Amino acid sequence: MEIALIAHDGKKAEMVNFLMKHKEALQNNKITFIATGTTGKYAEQTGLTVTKFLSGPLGGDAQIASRVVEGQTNMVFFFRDPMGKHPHEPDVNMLLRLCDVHNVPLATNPATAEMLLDHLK
Ligand SMILES: O=C(CO)COP(=O)(O)O
Repeated sequence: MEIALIAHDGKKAEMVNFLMKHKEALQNNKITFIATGTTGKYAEQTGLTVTKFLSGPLGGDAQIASRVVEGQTNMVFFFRDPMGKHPHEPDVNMLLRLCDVHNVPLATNPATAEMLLDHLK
């Protein structure tokens, strides 16, 4: 089970809190993590092992979208900042769209991510 972790800057603290809160459930040898570059660095600070791709604005969302399309990523936790503007908005929308195209579970906030995690337990 590969889970992608992505958080916009305004949501990185929420991502770290989420990962810390659920560390026990997430440190499961059946789960591997990938992330966009900066989110991945934060996630590693919680003790998780994470494969990092490029930062979002440099194409990290697109790299993760490609893994969704290829069936390698099974779940996406993408804590979007609905208040922010992002230069790579087209990439963000592409990733969200492709999760729906390929029926890949996508959590855009911690409450939904918790429900998905409960399902994995
Ligand atoms: O911009 C992002 C998602 O669109 C996140 O990228 P970073 O994790 O590199 O900040």
